[in-house]
This record gives sequence, structure tokens and C-alpha cells, in this order.
Amino acid sequence: MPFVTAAKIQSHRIDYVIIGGGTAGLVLAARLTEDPNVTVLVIEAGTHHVEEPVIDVPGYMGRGIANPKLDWTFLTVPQKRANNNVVLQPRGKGLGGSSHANFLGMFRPSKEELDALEVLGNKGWNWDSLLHYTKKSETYVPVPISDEDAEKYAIKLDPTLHGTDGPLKKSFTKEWPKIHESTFLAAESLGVPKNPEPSGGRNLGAVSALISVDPVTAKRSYASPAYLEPNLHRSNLLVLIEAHVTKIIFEEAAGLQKAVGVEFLKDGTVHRVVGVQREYIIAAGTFQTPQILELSGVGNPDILHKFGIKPLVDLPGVGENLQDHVGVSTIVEVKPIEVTVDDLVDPELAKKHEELYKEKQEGFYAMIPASGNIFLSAEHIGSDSDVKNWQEHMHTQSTETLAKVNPALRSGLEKQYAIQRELFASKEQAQAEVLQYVGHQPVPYAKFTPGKHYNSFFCALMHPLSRGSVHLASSDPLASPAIDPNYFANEADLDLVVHTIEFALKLNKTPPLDALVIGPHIPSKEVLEKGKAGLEEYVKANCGPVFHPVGTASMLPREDGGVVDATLKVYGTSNVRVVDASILPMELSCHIQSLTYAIGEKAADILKSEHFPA
Ligand SMILES: Cc1cc2nc3c(=O)[nH]c(=O)nc-3n(C[C@H](O)[C@H](O)[C@H](O)COP(=O)(O)OP(=O)(O)OC[C@H]3O[C@@H](n4cnc5c(N)ncnc54)[C@H](O)[C@@H]3O)c2cc1C
Repeated sequence: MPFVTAAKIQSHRIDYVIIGGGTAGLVLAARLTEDPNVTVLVIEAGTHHVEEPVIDVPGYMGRGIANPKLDWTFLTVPQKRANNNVVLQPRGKGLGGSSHANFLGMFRPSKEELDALEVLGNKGWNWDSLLHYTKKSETYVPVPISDEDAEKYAIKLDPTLHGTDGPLKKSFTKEWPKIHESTFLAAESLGVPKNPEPSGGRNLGAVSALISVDPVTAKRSYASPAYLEPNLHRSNLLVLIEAHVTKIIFEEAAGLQKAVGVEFLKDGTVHRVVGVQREYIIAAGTFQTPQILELSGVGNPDILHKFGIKPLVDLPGVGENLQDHVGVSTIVEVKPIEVTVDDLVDPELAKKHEELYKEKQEGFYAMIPASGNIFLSAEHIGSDSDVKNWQEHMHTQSTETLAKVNPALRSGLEKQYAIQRELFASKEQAQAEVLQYVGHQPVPYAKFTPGKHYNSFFCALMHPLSRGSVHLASSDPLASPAIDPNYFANEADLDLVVHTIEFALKLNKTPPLDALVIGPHIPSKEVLEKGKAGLEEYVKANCGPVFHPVGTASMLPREDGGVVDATLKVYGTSNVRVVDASILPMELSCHIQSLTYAIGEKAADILKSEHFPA
């Protein structure tokens, strides 16, 4: 039984401490403890969720948001270019982290995007390597599908691209919403083909989403049941839950900061773990990893001084370079061609599906309502002259951003923008995503009318040019950090979201989908009548994230504003690394959980090869 108490920790000899038992943290813990001579302590602020339907049942996706037991319930600071709104930023709390809170989609970026990590100065971080580690993390479990349905719903996977014996299960939904078929055909008419195998480095087009579900049990597969629970028998894997790490304690040694302990709060008492043999790994996610670094004296000295923290490592990239997929929902009323989540307002039907789920692992709750996604290039959402104007506009806007940025971060940002411009110019690279939600997406800016049926398209940006930040808002380690995605700081981002909405509106008017659409719900007719200006206002008033923040502990050369090097070691320290999504220096054209698992897998091999060379 690896669960330990704060009082007993020091009776163990610990090789590695992992701060945060989330997606990447648990992968790393499981892989390192494959060696029985290596002892790992995971410290997780949340709890161990066992038999928690809100997590396990795929059809309950999203229900944990704003529940403080499951979600950190973060909000952004007021967004200057989005009507000063504060925006919800959910993050999974408890073992499994955001892998227990997410919407289950399993996607991969394009080959060029992963190869760009190496171009940015990170040797060994490229498509081939990350494909290897993604496959290592997963097992693809096929579900039976007829040839006719496989054609309609764009499913023809190349088995060599998918894992066969990794801990995480992925599969497809067992039932296919009819509206996906009409949507995919309409997209094809607008020049966006179906992509039956988006996992091989070409992710553009209309796809049916793979999801992190075990089709045998119909339960969510996530970091805790995949990587932790099967290893609970290991005596060298120690897990401390409901313990909030407040800082790492450093001592100077040979010109570097060496971590000599970690401090945490449990049940109102401050505890320390000292005497760790090898390393301290921060895996607290994109918002809390920079918070822990800053609380520990690693970051921009100007920021640290404000909170009375003595700077130990001058690292101005900590908490900077935050990027997020931002977007907005569009919803139309549709004809009732099939039973959807909208019908579950009927308590009798909801009960029937709950029973179906319990007894046969079937029905609505065995699937997710959002399993169709359309990835679009700039060319798909704009005319030739739009694209040309955009490129020019993007260039000017980026140049202005570069002029304002902290000089220590400028060269890194310049390199990122050069790559973004290249990706933007390519007809093969996705710049926007339309996520189909079959039914009325639960958003606060639209009211569902029982008895009606809806179709939602969430329209999101893939490669934001805007850069935000996450920094301390208080020296109190329990306070939320100040999260500022800085949405639409670059106007091109707003324009791209507006063009994506225009694409979605066009999709609704294109056969055969048009035959199902009754009329607009949101944006309303009044908004639509105002044209582009109306849509811009609509986006600013209602935008929100797709929950894929990255970049706040960027893996980049130090002279480019990096926080970690290509071995994930924090610059200026001798024994601290970051292993989570925050290390990704640039946003990708996909949902990022698969890649986060791959980061954990790759990190484990990096550590093993350094400490136990073959
Ligand atoms: C609502 C939502 C929907 C999403 N949908 C999808 C999707 O459909 N597909 C997809 O690919 N991706 C999706 N994502 C994104 C994806 O799940 C995350 O990007 C990924 O899981 C992040 O992993 P991580 O290891 O970086 O951090 P996390 O998994 O968040 O892990 C961080 C861990 O650290 C712990 N922690 C934080 N601070 C401390 C502290 N001070 N002390 C101790 N522990 C601490 C946290 O409790 C957490 O367990 C979604 C995310 C959310 C929130």
C-alpha cells in the first residue's frame, strides 16, 4: 500500500519527489518505480478519487467543473480585450490531475509542429521521438464498425501508428451520431476532406475523435487507473495525498541552486521532506508549476521582490509565454433526427440510460457528446486575399508584440513567430478547430429550451499569437495564481476566431447539413445582422478556453527565455526538473493530453538514462 502519512515519510529512503500526481506526474512515477531499487514519493494536493462517477462515466464529462473537490476552480484575471471578463480555467485536482477532468479526446499534432520543438533548440524532441512515446503510453482498442459506417464517419486507422500495450486505453465511441455524417459531407463540399487517419502527422480535416475510454468497462481511462492503481503493490512507490506543496528549499552548491528539501502543508501543518537522494520534479501543470517555482525563488527577480521572495535563480521566462486555445460556441436549433443529450432532460429517459450504462455499459453515458472535430487551415477559413492580409497583419502585430516584450524573452518569441508564420502559410497545417457537440453545449451565454434539439460548433484558434502569463498574485501559497492568457492581445487572433465562426455558420447552410438546421440560436439573429462587427463583439463577450494552456515553463535555450533545457532541468538548478504540459513552448493544433502522457514517458527515459546509463 503506497499511501503514506506525512509523519512516516522520513522513515523511507526517497530517490525522487514528484510534486503533483497529475497526468505527466503519474506516468513518471510509474515508470521510475519499474526499478525496485528506486523509490519515488508523489505529493498531490488533491485526493485519490475512487469510484467517482463524475470522473469515470464518459457521458458525465464536464460535470466536475467548479466542484472544488475535483477542480481547482481557477479564473483568469479580467481580460482587457474581452470586455474585462474573467474566464473560467478548470484544472483537475486529485490523483490523475486534468486527465480525470478532461473531455476525453485523444489527438495528435502535425509532424511539423513536433519537429519545430527541435528547431527551437531542443535536441531529441521531434515527431519520431514523441510518436514513439505516445504509442508507449497507450493501447488502442478497436470497436466493431461496419465498412459503411467507417466510410461515413471517417475511420481507417493505420495500426502501426497506435500503441498496443501501453497503460492508457483509447477507443472510439460505440454509437455514431447521424449528424456527424451530414456535417462531414457539408465540410467536404466546403473543401475540407474527411481525415480517416489523423494520427500520422497530418491532422487536418474532419475527424472522428479517439477517446480515452476503455470500451470493455465503458469507463474513462486516465492517469490514475492507467499508471498508478495497477502499481499500488509497489513498496517503492509512495503517495502522499491532500498535501499542498508550498516551495522547494534550495542551497547553493558549485554555482548552482541545489534542492535540499520540499515543504508542504497538510491539515494546516507545515512539513518538510529532506534528504532526497536524486531529484525534485515539478509536475503541477501549466498554472501551478510556475507558481511553485516563484514561491521557491526561481523566476523574474522583479516579480519575486514584490512578494518578499529572495531571488535565487534569475529566470525571467518563468510564468511567461502562456498560450491557450481560445474560442466560442455557436449553436443552432436542429430537427429531431435522433435522440441526443438534449433529450436527457426527460428524467425517465435519463434513468433508462443510467441503467443501460450500469447493466450493459451502453447508452448515452457510455459515450461523449463531442466526438466530431474539424481541423481547418487558414485557407479553409479565408479567401486568398484574406490569407494574404492576415499574414501581413500578423507580421505587423507580432513585430509590435516583440517590441514590447521583456528583452530577455525576445529572441525566443521571434523564433516562435517565425515558425508560426511558416505553419500559417502551409495548406497542410491547422489554424482553427470546429468541435462538434451533438446537442446544446452547456455554456453560460445560451439558454437551453427543453423539448428542442440543437447542434453546437465550438470555434477555436489553434496557434495564438497572443502571449500571456501566470504569476504569483500573493505570497500565500494557497492563493490562486494570477492567470492572464491575454486573449486577443494580437488582433489577428480575434479575426481568426471570427473567420472560424463564419466557417461554422457556412457549414450550417451547406447540404446535407442545411436540411437539418431550423435556425440560429447563438449567435442570435440580432448579432448575425451586425455582420463581422457583431461577431467580434460576440467573441469578446463570450470567449473561453478549450483547456490546453502551455508555455509557462518553456523548454527553450536559456538565452531564448527558456525555463527548462531539453532534459527538462530547470536552468540554474542542479536537481530540479519540470515534467508537465507547461514545458511546451508553443501551442499545437490538437488537444494535448496524448502529448502530455508522452512527455511523462520521455522524461522517465531521460532520467533513467542519466542516473542508470546502459
Ligand atoms: C476541463 C478540461 C477539458 C480538457 N479536455 C481535453 C480533451 O478532451 N483532450 C485533451 O487532449 N486534453 C484535454 N484537456 C487538457 C489535458 O487534460 C491537460 O492539458 C493535461 O492533462 C495536463 O496535464 P499536466 O500533467 O500538465 O497537469 P495536470 O494533469 O493538471 O496535473 C497537475 C497536478 O498537480 C497537482 N498540483 C498542483 N499544484 C500542486 C501543489 N502545490 N502541490 C501538490 N500538487 C499540486 C494538481 O492537483 C494535479 O493533480 C482538458 C483539460 C481540462 C481541464
